[in-house]
Amino acid sequence: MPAPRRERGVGIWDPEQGHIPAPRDDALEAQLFKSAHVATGINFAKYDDIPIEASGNNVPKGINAFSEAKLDPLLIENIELATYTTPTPVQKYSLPIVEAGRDLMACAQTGSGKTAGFLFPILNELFMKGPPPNRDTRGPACPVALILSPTRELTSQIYDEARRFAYRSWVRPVVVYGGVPMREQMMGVRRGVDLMVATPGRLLDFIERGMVSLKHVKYLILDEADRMLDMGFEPQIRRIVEEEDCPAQDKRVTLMFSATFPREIQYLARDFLGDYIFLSVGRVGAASENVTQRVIEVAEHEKHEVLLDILTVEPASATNLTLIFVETKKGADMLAHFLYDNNFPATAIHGDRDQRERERALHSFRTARTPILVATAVAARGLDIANVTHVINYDLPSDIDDYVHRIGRTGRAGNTGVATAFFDQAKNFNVVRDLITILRDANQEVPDFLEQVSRYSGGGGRGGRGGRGGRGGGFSRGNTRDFRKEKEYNNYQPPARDSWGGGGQDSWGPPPSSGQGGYW
Ligand SMILES: Nc1ncnc2c1ncn2[C@@H]1O[C@H](COP(=O)(O)OP(=O)(O)OP(=O)(O)O)[C@@H](O)[C@H]1O
Repeated sequence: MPAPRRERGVGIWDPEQGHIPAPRDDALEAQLFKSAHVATGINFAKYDDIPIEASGNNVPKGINAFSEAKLDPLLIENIELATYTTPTPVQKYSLPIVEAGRDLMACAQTGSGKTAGFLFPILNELFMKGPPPNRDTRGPACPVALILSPTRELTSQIYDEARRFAYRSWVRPVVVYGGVPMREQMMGVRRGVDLMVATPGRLLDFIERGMVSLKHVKYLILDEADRMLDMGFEPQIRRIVEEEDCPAQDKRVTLMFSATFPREIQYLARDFLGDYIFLSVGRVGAASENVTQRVIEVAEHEKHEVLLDILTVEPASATNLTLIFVETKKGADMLAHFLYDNNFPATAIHGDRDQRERERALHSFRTARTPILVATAVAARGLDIANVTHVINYDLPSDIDDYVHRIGRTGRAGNTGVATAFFDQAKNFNVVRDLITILRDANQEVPDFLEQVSRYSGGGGRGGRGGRGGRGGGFSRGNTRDFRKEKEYNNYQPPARDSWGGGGQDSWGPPPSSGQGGYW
């Protein structure tokens, strides 16, 4: 029997015996699973009422319980350690879809378990099938699974999840993202990579230095795919997928995940995915019903005062973290100082703070040392922080998808939350129609003043303006539909690359086409 790898919690794959898990390690287990985000169960059952559309050829049947999937015993143990008892809707389908070797485009609400939705099936396949037999342990690291994600924080969060569920297995997850020196990440990469979680720019750095090769990638996952396009990552993603040594589309399984899917992402899917299955859970781009949405009319000059009132009546605490979104980096710092001066412990996170400061701010918020976090849109997507019970849109975003992602930082995994939006007529009339649609779709109350603004503004919505910064229109909100069914699908010509930006920063830089340029 080969000597087990010495690294704690990492098992081995033996060509004859198969998977040999590492022994349990109490200290490591406590560290990996301590942050288990336990669903209260209040609204978890509600997920069962959400309409699911799975379209495409020969869609595999969804499962209802983890026990119905053919799961590796080690994965089952790790799922139990994470205290997950029931698969979320997206997991119910992603497991059998990946098992059948099919490509998938999945759109499911914020906080509904999309990360495990792709991690479970790929880890399961890897646990059961082992590494590619011809893999050379010398030379560049050759991941078998590659997960691309837009921001550093999201990337490291996915990595943490991967470490949890890969615990004791032969699969070694490694994370690389920009904004920090490469040295430490290089050491991790040199020790070998089976599953790589990366932001696109930093991954290309590693490929260019000859330290990573994609030739053995069997599973390619694009998380928050639409956001990656918004951030101008399309050229990098195309280079990674089409121009480096990544296996061709029919030699790999490709999965795309997001809570919102604008039209152009579905065209990108046409290039990257084979005969894929389109899975939508709930309405595409809709907000979670687990979040109670309140919209109040507040003019710019009243915002400070109203905010203090709200925080006094509904104070933030260790079990009630409050996340406040503002538009600009400067605004974030100013508001955090203002709150601090008024005895509300707050910190700020935005793209001008260096990576260490951002990590410190997030840590301070997560651990409730400062139970209020003021953030720009950088914190809008994917971040999964337990106990965020209130999201305040101090400044409303101009893109309604951003609103959906922002409020999705609460009401996660079947828990409930509240989202308060300050609606400033002078500035926000352009989102009024989309906002009303989002409220109605999630069965929320639509305040009278909003209806009135909508009647008088005569616009302010995707329908009226073509959506997403004029990039060719958003996905038809409210329809759970596979875009391949639309007539224009076959005739579509994507806009010229330049008009999509193409900056591709490995950071939280401005989304070139979001209309908020220079602010983040
Ligand atoms: N089957 C499950 N049972 C209980 N909790 C779960 C289950 N699946 C995921 N979770 C938990 O739900 C939370 C949200 O999951 P996740 O971050 O994957 O959501 P998401 O759909 O990716 O959200 P977003 O769109 O905001 O990125 C996490 O804390 C995760 O641990």
